[in-house]
Amino acid sequence: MTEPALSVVATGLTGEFHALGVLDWPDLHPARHLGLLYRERDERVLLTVALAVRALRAGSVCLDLDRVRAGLTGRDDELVEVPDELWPTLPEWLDALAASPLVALGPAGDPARPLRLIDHKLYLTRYWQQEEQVRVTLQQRATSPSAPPPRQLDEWLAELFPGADVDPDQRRAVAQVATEGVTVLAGGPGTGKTTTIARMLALLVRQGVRRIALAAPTGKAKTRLEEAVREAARDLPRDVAASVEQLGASTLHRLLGARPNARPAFRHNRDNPLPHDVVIIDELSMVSLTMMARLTDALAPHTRLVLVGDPDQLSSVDAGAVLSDLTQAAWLGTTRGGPVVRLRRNYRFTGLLGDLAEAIRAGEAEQVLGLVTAGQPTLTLTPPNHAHDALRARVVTAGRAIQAAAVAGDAAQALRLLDGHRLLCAHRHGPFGATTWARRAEQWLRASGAVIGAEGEWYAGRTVLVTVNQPDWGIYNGDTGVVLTDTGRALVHLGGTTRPLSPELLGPTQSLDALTVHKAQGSQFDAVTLVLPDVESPLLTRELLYTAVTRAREAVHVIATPEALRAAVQRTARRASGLRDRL
Ligand SMILES: Nc1ncnc2c1ncn2[C@@H]1O[C@H](COP(=O)(O)OP(=O)(O)OP(=O)(O)O)[C@@H](O)[C@H]1O
Repeated sequence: MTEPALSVVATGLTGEFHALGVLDWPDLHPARHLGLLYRERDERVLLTVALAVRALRAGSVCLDLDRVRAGLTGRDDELVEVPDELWPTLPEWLDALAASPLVALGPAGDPARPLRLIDHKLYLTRYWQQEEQVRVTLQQRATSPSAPPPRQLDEWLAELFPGADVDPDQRRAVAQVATEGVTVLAGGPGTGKTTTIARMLALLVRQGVRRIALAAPTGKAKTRLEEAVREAARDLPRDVAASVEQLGASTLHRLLGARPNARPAFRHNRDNPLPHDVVIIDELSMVSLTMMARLTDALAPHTRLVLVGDPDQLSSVDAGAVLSDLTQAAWLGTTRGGPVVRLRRNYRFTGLLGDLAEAIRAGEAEQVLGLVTAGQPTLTLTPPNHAHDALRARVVTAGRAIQAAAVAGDAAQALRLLDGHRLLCAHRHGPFGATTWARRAEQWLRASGAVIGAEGEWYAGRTVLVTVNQPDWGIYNGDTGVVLTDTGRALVHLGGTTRPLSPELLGPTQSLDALTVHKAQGSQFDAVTLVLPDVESPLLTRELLYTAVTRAREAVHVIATPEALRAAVQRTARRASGLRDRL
């Protein structure tokens, strides 16, 4: 493919990085544009702009000049060695940036300039402002004096945490919500985050707080939160349980009043803050810095904020690693030890799966390998060259059971079976990618005698993943379902909704035959098979492995070489940001 108009840009230093595959056109365009606008010709500055844009596309909020050389990858995600002579030395680089009309220096630098250098980190100004918005809001809340505790606090806590075996961290988190402007509740799956949210809600009801918002970043996570809170409410004292059960959740976009194609893009902002007394956000690991900035911008000074999630999971698709940053920050200036409460005890996984998740989290590669090669049927490791034999039977059994239930017109059973087994991949494309494995799974099913319709056909048993939000229909990106044809026409039954829908309403969908780990975030399955890429792949990280493994309730099957599995445990996906260091 020729890109004539752009060949002009790819000269000099940026051209060299482009030739190596490190910089792509979406990185070079803004660099060239800003260079022309500000009459900046210094190649080192233009390179920095392009690298900063590239860093953003990879999830980092800024470009960390101290670490920029490590782990650079090319267009096919392969590691690229950039020759030393192409890199400016750090002092020379900092001097060039300091002299550039594009760059504001330090927190007080000219806000009109498009880039900002903070220590050795280079930001696009917009992201610097977002990071500051989040930092200042959270720091103010964490350092302002606590509200006086309600007189009956101990009594209420004793009612919500009866018995001798009380989880002290859960109790502390609930108590904190009664008096603090911000609480961060962090814990892995099964550590009781939802249980704790339900108890927080009960305490707030006792306190007479009425305006409570419960939200999650995706439609799927919102539905799950609503269901989980309703279930956890059953264990609450009867008179508060009813109020807690009635609380609906919304997506974060809906809470903030997203208005497509309008200005401002969100109805709630500093000029029109949210009317709530308490705002609780679940699955915070999936929230990008930009959304977090919008949320903090829309908080009234009196609104208490509760942020909940698992900081060891993969971060948001867009730039930022907000929850991970919040849990690693020192929370300077706080006298009460900061707002973070970590839940450590696991109430759901007490067996091998719990051990595996913990070993991954702790970075214990040999222990992880030991667990998956100990001969347990629920934890296995299969080398890629034997993947077909191992996986085929699992895919065919699960797929045929779903189809049998769908053909028999049993939607409830088909939906239950949908979450029986999920094939997860790190990559979207290529030999280790979800699209490749989805095609393979479909071939296996067809060869087994399952009736798979032609491309685009809505046949009974076809599985569906919704990929766009349609709040008016109650349909959200990430919803899953299955097609039934027993009424004489194809209808899609989605989990969590009662009414089957015509396929045309769903917008673009994909099959559930294989998904990326990112797409499976926020869901759980009985068994997970995880296809890991080569040891070289930059997507092979501890966060990815942990997220995939913690999707499983009963069994995890990994398809990888021992070297790739070891590398995944040892490599952490650290995103550059300043939030962690400046809080
Ligand atoms: N303090 C506790 N004592 C006994 N059981 C508990 C306690 N806390 C939670 N549980 C139980 O542990 C299980 C997991 O709890 P919960 O769903 O709240 O965890 P979670 O962190 O929200 O998990 P996930 O992130 O997977 O949704 C539930 O069955 C819950 O009833």
